[in-house]
Amino acid sequence: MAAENITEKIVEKVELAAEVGTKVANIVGNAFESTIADVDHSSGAEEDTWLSYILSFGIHFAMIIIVILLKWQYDRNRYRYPKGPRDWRNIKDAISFHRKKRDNLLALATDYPDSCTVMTHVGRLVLLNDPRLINEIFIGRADLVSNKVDGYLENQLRYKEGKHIRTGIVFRHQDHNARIIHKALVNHMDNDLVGKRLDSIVQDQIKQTHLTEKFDVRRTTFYFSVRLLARLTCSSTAASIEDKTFELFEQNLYKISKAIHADTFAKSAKVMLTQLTGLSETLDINENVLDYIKTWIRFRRDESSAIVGLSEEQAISSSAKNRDFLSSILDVLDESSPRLDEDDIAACVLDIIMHGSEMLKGALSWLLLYVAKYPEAADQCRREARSKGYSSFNLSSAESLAVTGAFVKEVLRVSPVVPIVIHSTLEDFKWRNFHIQKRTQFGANVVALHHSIAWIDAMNFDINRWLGDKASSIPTDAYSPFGFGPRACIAEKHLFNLLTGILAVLLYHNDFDKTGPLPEATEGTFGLVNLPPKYALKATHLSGK
Ligand code: HEM
Repeated sequence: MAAENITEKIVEKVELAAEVGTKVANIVGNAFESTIADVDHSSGAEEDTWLSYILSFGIHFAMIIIVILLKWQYDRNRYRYPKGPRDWRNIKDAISFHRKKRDNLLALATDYPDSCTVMTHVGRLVLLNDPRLINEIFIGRADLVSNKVDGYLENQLRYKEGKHIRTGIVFRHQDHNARIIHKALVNHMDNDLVGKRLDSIVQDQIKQTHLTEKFDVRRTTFYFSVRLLARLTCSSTAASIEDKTFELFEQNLYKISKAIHADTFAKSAKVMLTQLTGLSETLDINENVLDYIKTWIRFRRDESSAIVGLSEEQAISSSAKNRDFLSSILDVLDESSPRLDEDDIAACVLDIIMHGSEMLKGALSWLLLYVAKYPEAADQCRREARSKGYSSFNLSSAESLAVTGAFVKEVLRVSPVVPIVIHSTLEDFKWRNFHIQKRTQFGANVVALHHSIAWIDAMNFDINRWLGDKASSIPTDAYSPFGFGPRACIAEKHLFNLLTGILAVLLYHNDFDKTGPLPEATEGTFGLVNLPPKYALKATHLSGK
């Protein structure tokens, strides 16, 4: 209590100092302006005038610097963050935080078991290493700490405050529109896809994926995922999937995806430059991609108006056929406020396709890497799929594939696709002994949770920990591959079964072998998304028996 009073007093003093600083700056500035105005220009030499201007400019400049420093000092005293390597003294740690993120996330959790503050190239980050604190912030304070930090398309700065932000899964949850979209997407998954069209769409996509003698795993899983997500989001794309414009759309998404995952110094520097200038290399590509999506939306709207002219029966069957993520968004348009326009809808659609496909690609690339690294465990899964006759995808019966399910869970434990979930604060707020500034980033250290002491032999890849009696000792609060609280993944409930089913079908029909040395699980990009490095596998088609 006493300490708090002292701090309050210090804060008041510094506040006062900042105010005085500003006043002094104004008084001195005014005095100089009047001095210059008093000079008799007609009698003075020209150099005098120049000298006065330079002097005046210099003094104004110095005053601005003083005010900035005072403000800086004021903020430093006013806000309080958890301790951690966040000062200039720790600049080396700050730089290496991003480069060697996996090691650093684990080391920071050991050094600061609760939380710590780290400086990163995109600003200050309060890193939460304890599940209790993660829940406090991501669930308990989700009204204030919910702004998604997903600068991958780097153009959020350009959009108007209060509107749906147009790219990345970044819409603000406290924003009415973000809430209704989230709900509409979850309902659509539960009511229109699961147990209905989802099985045949996924199976169709698996069939269309040709696994050759030697295939690039990241590339193959990327195309599988983008096509699947495009069909789920806008069903009419199925007709255009072979066409040239769709090909260009996919290529553009591939370029953006590559830019997102570049994890170099140059990339970090570009991100900082973008924040200053608003210029970005992905912006034009993004513009093209959004234009393409807008043609789908217009097409869908034309279709809906055509339905008005149909008989009731025809209209019902036509609209049931078109149920997809796009229609679920169009259905809530009348509830939106401010009303979502065509650009907003296109951005939501892009969000779903890009995020869904990036995540699916990441998860499938890791799954296949572990299949090649742990052939015996993979064989167990294959035997299970074959003994249960799981030759084609079915979401609900994937539940019965216990061993394959355990394989999926263990891969996402040791190699979570989202290693650190980052949200930022919408307002200043007090939490525990800290006073946190608006726009501070909070990170839930998922990779540390998944390797915490709550797990037995956490560094070991062991699918058995999820099976039989051992399953009861799983620390469920230390496992979260799909996010936390109200902003968690909309597909969360179904993702384990989706991945289990896809893996089981792939293993049922194929044997996977390495074509050279396999990357280590600790390699790969480790930005917002954790992906294995580029690698290839050989697929051998197995007989149907
Ligand atoms: C293995 C696959 C996936 C993983 C690991 C994953 C992971 C996540 C995570 C961690 C979040 C929370 C992000 C944050 O709070 O900043 C999230 C949000 C989201 N996910 Fe996924 N996801 C996956 C697949 C999908 C798929 C297939 C879809 C679409 C069908 C999807 C749609 C969404 C949406 C719309 C959100 C934003 C929810 C909101 O902000 O209200 N995800 N996902």
